[in-house]
Amino acid sequence: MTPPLKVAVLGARGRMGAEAVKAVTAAEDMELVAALGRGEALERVLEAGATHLVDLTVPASTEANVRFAVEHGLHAVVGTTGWDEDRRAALAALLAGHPDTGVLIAPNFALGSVLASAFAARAARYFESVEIIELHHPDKVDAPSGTAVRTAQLVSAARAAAGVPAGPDATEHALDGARGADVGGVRVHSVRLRGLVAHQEVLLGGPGEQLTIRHDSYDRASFMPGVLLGLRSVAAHPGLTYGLDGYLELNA
Ligand SMILES: NC(=O)c1ccc[n+]([C@@H]2O[C@H](COP(=O)([O-])OP(=O)(O)OC[C@H]3O[C@@H](n4cnc5c(N)ncnc54)[C@H](O)[C@@H]3O)[C@@H](O)[C@H]2O)c1
Ligand SMILES: O=C(O)C1=N[C@H](C(=O)O)CCC1
Repeated sequence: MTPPLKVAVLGARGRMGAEAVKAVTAAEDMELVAALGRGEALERVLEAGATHLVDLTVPASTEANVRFAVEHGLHAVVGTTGWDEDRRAALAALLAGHPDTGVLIAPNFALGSVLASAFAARAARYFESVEIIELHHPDKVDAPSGTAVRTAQLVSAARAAAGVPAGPDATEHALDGARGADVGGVRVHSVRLRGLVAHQEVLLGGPGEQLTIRHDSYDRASFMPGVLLGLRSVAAHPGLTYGLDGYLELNA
């Protein structure tokens, strides 16, 4: 029988981390060997014999945590936001010196969200205008969401590859922020509202029609199949994978 994956969860007392602790504990092919909160020494992960690390912390901590994992030969599955292009490039350079180690950075672990972003990218070349509205709980510390940034990047790349220009916009007078953030030429609008968990709409507009691609996470349980899939797959994918779509055959 294959021995269970030895998993450490960082951010274990947070909203996502607590859910991940439950999911890993319930998985028959995994053993939770460490569950660390803020201020607890990372060395405990090594003492516990972890082979896999899940990072669900905060943008300020995640880079150091993941670098520690890679430097000690642990595979890492990362859901924390804040992994911009510079951080990902630095991590990829570190991984080049650790060719057997895998890291997955997944802006969103919900399979429906990953599909929604992929569908939006496929549709984007056919519409004049594309804008994104992301809606989250008001305790979220970053905006726009990592998912919205990733979706905008996919949409932007698909439009560029198809030679589609940025959408028309005659705005000459606007209050700061009224048109949202510009992510690769795609406008992203962030809503923070009590009662929400994680939601996103991609609005695609053409003459006389609109296509809306919406995904809703009503519960953090929605993210757990993706976390477990990441843990089961990461060792077979050395180097850096950005987006859970890297482990899925979306074009099959
Ligand atoms: N990829 C996804 O599918 C997905 C889904 C939900 C949330 N997220 C992201 O995951 C992150 C966590 O979200 P959350 O809602 O659970 O936040 P949260 O604030 O509830 O939890 C973060 C926890 O990490 C702890 N922490 C901070 N630094 C730490 C460190 N160095 N070591 C260990 N613990 C540390 C904090 O004390 C806190 O308990 C955010 O960046 C969020 O955007 C990603
Ligand atoms: O609740 C959060 O925080 C979430 N963060 C991720 C993001 O920024 O996209 C994923 C969705 C939930």
